[in-house]
Amino acid sequence: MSLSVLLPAAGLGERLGRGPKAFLEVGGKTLLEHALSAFAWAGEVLVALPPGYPQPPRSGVRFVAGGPTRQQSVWNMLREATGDVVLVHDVARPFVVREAVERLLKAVSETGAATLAIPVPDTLVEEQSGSYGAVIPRERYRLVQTPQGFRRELLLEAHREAIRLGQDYSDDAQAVLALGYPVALVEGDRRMFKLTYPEDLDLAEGLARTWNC
Ligand SMILES: Nc1ccn([C@@H]2O[C@H](COP(=O)(O)OP(=O)(O)OP(=O)(O)O)[C@@H](O)[C@H]2O)c(=O)n1
Ligand SMILES: C[C@](O)(CO)[C@H](O)COP(=O)(O)O
Repeated sequence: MSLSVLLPAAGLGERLGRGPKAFLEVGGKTLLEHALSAFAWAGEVLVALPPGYPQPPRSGVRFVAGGPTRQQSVWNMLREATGDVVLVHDVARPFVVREAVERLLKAVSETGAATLAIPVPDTLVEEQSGSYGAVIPRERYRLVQTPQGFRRELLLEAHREAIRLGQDYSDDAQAVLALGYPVALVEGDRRMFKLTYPEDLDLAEGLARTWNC
């Protein structure tokens, strides 16, 4: 089973406010470098970058232009991918636990579609006009992470259908689910969090000091 790893890295990092996160340094390496190191073992790696940004020369890595949305960036890479299976991983998640990726790959080999996800660790409440609203039964909910993995033909069909319907999903699993195809949930890892807000930088710098996965 051949594998392509797709690394969407073309976001502009507006919520964090320090420019494209792919080029942000944590622990002395850019988030892009963290991702390329984490998947250095993979046969084929594609990266979607914001247009006009430097493409660090790296053997075995192909760079494509990102799009205006994450889904479009993934589509731009997916069309170039050749693997039987594709893993899609946010470069905004620099810490990749190999055991979690192996769990995901096993699930993809068995089901054709899977994503990492973690339980909700806090009380989950609906916000109502700035006040504490209904409590959501968190036991039934998960926080979705990446990588997500799919048979390439399935993800191609899902993206084509999303384009046809004019749908823009925040992750690839939703596009596959929209085809009526189930997506397995696989135990992720809280350390694989997505840098999204400024305070996430402190968390990432702290984790980087002891990171050896
Ligand atoms: N047009 C886009 C938007 C996002 N991404 C990538 O998708 C992942 C998750 O997106 P997010 O965390 O939202 O990154 P940004 O879009 O940069 O963040 P923001 O929404 O705060 O601008 C990131 O690795 C980001 O680089 C992408 O490749 N192309
Ligand atoms: C793909 C993702 O990381 C799964 O949780 C998430 O949907 C990305 O959302 P963002 O708003 O593009 O960061």
